[in-house]
Amino acid sequence: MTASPSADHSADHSAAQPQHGADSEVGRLRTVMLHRPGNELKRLTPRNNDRLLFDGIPWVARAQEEHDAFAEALRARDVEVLYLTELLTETLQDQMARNHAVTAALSGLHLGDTLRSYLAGFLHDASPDELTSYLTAGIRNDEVRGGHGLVTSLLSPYDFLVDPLPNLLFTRDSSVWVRDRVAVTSLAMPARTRETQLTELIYTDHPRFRGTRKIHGWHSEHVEGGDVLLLAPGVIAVGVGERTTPAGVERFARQVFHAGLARTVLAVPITQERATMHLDTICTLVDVDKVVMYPNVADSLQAYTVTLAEDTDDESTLRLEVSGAEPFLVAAAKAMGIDQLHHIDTGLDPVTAEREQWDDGNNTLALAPRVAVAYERNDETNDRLEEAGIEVVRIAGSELGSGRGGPRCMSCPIVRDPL
Ligand SMILES: NC(=[NH2+])NCCC[C@H](N)C(=O)O
Repeated sequence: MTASPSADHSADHSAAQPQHGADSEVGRLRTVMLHRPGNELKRLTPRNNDRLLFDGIPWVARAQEEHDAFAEALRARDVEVLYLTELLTETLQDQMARNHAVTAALSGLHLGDTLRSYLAGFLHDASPDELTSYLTAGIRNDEVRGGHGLVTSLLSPYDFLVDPLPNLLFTRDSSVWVRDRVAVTSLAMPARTRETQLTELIYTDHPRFRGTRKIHGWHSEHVEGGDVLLLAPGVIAVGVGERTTPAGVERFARQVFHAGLARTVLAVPITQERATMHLDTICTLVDVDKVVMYPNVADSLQAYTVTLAEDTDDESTLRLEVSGAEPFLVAAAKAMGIDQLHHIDTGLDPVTAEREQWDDGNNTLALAPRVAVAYERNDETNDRLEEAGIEVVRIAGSELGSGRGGPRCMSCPIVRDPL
């Protein structure tokens, strides 16, 4: 079954914004959403960094410099850079959006009625700018002046009433555009679940995105953007491991088939561990038919090919066809309709490969076919990419990398030229 726009079953066509969207990993990048690291990173301590998914305590000022240089490198190539917090502040000008934001942020069961109602008043009185900062950097118990009662007394002064979101830096994970739709994802780790409240709000209420049709959503089975690779128009690979669940990829496949956004989804099992938390930590596209891949898994990575066997009106009753597992590169080439998906052999010995994978050497952001942003520290991987004819835009990431994410993780493409 071939995907076609006519398979689109959603109601509202009038307000769609066809200028937003992406159908590949490598079409010329026009607009991207980033998050400049801010005060949320200052919340990290040796006691909470594991829970908050950072492997160290970043030097925040330096992380900001590195991030500014990243944004500048993109702008220098005519990429429009949008900042998540600016979009959020603009969104929060709207009263309904503010109400949603406040209610969602205070929905946790750790607050209790007294504190919740105090914080609701406090957040409602905040300016859009201040509210953005509370929603991203969180609120600690010792920072509230009112609402004192049983809960505030029993919590430690350093407990968070609203958790900080240090992983907002990785805008890749909390939303992903598939053609002209945006999938608000469903994040698996408790430290990150609130991020999608913010992306959902932006895509629903920001004037620039109003009318954008959405798929998936934070209430659905877990799928994270770092696991989603748009291999070619109509062909999507989804990693299944520590974050995206088997049920998550099934839900995602149903939705993209139902909306006519893809004809093939490859479900790619990846090792469930920190170093490979997303598919894009081991494999990214640098050209229409070339990937850079962690050599230690290149030969063993498998994929299940999922297609639509029978269409129905109801997404949940579509019949899916699932092939047996095949080598990933073989299944991908078949689905993409090309002879071979070339794997740039970085030729690294297993130990160097492991070191550079940990530092996100395989996590490149393509700006166009054969042009990719990469962390400068991964010299050996970058040299091999250049030998293979890829222009590598090197950026510093000594501090940015402490959260385990590279250029691809730190960017959410909103507009790419169609391939
Ligand atoms: N797309 C990615 N690889 N994102 C990296 C996310 C890193 C983040 N600290 C986490 O553990 O969730």
